[in-house]
Amino acid sequence: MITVKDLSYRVSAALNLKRLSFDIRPGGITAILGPNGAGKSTLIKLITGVLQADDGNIFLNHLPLTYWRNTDGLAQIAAVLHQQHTLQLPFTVKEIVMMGRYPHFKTRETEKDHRIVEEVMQQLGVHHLSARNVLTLSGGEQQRVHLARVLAQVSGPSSGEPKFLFMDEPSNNLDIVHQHTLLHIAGSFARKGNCVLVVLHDLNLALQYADNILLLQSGSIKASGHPETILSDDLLSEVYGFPLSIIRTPHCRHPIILAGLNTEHQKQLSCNHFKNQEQCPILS
Ligand SMILES: Nc1ncnc2c1ncn2[C@@H]1O[C@H](COP(=O)(O)OP(=O)(O)OP(=O)(O)O)[C@@H](O)[C@H]1O
Repeated sequence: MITVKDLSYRVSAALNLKRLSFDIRPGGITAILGPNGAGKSTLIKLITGVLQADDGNIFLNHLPLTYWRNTDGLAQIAAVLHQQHTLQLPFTVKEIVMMGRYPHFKTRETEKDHRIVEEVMQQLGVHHLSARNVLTLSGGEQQRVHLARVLAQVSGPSSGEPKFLFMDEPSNNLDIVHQHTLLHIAGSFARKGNCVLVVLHDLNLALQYADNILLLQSGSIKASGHPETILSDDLLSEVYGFPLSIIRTPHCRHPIILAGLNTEHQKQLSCNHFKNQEQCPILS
């Protein structure tokens, strides 16, 4: 459980995060959405203790972040994937993924650590690269290695308390298959009773996988809740400053967001497969 109460942080003269309050319950994926510069990464950095708030409180599993800062325990239950990977040294893929296990052993990795590392490398499709120098990998392959590292960190038996996975634009550089694989893995992790907080730019991925949305605009929460309940054409178009339309088709369990076209035209496009357009549920 993550509880944020009246969180304030002055980023610059141009941007303040002002008295943000919200809860993130375990069991689902919460996606932070919003345009460039809205404050999404800043919010993740505040919740993970990289930045210190000017005011307000953050609680992880009902304990204040200041408590967690003074213990070694946080790294055993929380992992963070930042937007940029600062580690630019010629480690092998397996060595990088094993770094996720460092908080869990004292001097030497155990059989369990090796097993977890092997498992997550399989899940993220980087097992065949395990002996490769990470700096020789493509952008998407490197991203998958770092995703495997953070998953390795939060894998393993649970104490019963929720664990936390924070990811800032994890789908960067990933092809479409790996984007969906990643969010599928994140969803499974969340459904085991854990919290996943993820910054996403792809609104369609958010609609498909997020159980909860925090929509940020200029440092404020413009809307929060279940995506299908809170998102509308008008809200998205206003927040992003671009015409965006939410389209529902009978072929898809979740709505689809289309950008830049006239709304009526977009609806028409999605109904074209009906011989008799009056049958189209969108136009009716
Ligand atoms: N240390 C800093 N000094 C000055 N401005 C900053 C600093 N850190 C962030 N900013 C500014 O604050 C704003 C919010 O940054 P942040 O990285 O949180 O945005 P974001 O919503 O994650 O954006 P993006 O979608 O582009 O990743 C940006 O305009 C950024 O330039």
